Amino acid sequence: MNKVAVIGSGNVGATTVQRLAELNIADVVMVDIVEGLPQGKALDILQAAPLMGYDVDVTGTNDYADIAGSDIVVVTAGIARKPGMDRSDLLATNIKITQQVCENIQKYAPDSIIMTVTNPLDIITYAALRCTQFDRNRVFGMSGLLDSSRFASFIAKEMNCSVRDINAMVLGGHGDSMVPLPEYSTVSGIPLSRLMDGETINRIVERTVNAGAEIVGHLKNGSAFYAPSAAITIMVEAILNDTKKIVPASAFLNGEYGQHDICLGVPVKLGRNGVEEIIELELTDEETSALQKSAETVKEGIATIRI
Ligand SMILES: NC(=O)c1ccc[n+]([C@@H]2O[C@H](COP(=O)([O-])OP(=O)(O)OC[C@H]3O[C@@H](n4cnc5c(N)ncnc54)[C@H](O)[C@@H]3O)[C@@H](O)[C@H]2O)c1
Ligand SMILES: O=C(O)C[C@H](O)C(=O)O
Repeated sequence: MNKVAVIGSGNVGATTVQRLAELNIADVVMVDIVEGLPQGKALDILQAAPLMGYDVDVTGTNDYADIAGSDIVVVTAGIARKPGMDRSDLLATNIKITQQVCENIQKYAPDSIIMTVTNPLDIITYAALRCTQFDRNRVFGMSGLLDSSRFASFIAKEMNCSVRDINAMVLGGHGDSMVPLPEYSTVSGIPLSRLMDGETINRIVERTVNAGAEIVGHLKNGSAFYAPSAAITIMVEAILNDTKKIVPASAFLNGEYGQHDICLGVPVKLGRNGVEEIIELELTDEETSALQKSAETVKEGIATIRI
């Protein structure tokens, strides 16, 4: 049986565990530093198994030794932002947590694939890579798939059409500088630019960039977790089932897109070995300069961390 460890049993972590259990593809262990929290939530999810029809094992623990043998470790441990905060405001706290988490992954699950979720996503992914010294195919971050799903959901609302017909693509850092790509976003294969005017596209792009903050503004005391956990689950499934699915994710770049020594959102092919390929898209000058700007913002953050 496959095994997935989810670090952090807060909103994103616990919802991810529920979604993974319902997918019935791996035993899941949930880890948190708060005593009783992962144990209680895991038991609750396990007791839904007879109703929902899954028969994987779901456990909760405060002991990192229990992640041993995990194929994938999903890292959601860390604080979430509140209204008025940027994701980058979380860096000082979350970098320390990430370091502790990564030391434990290195110790107990040295052969695993790490999917980071904790914000600020691209800097945390870079830190996880440096801290574990794993090969770059085994450490990447979830963000672009979430941002693309948001973009797709807004396109569907605007067009009054099925979300199933939409393929949307968002690259760059998971922050205000993210780069939604209308030219690579289609409805039944038709580029967005043939279906709506520039003003409408700009409005949807703007809403996509601010989608995380829009939810934080409503919730007041935390950030999104239903769509994030859905994106994590799709990516875990792609790896465990070796589907070679192409999704945007934060990957370490070694010359791709003209970028070096950075984790940034780009299209990747996911399979049993993690990031099996980075897909280089042909971009317009405008898109290239937006991606460059986004990379500079991420690099500024990376320059402030000590790992
Ligand atoms: N990448 C994305 O697209 C994306 C999407 C949503 C949320 N996030 C980020 O994910 C993180 C978690 O969000 P959330 O809503 O689940 O927060 P949350 O506060 O609900 O849960 C975080 C959990 O992490 C735990 N934790 C803290 N330190 C730990 C450690 N050393 N080991 C294990 N567990 C530890 C906390 O006890 C808490 O239960 C935040 O940083 C948030 O910004 C990222
Ligand atoms: O917005 C946040 O802080 C959480 C997450 O990055 C999101 O996009 O929902």
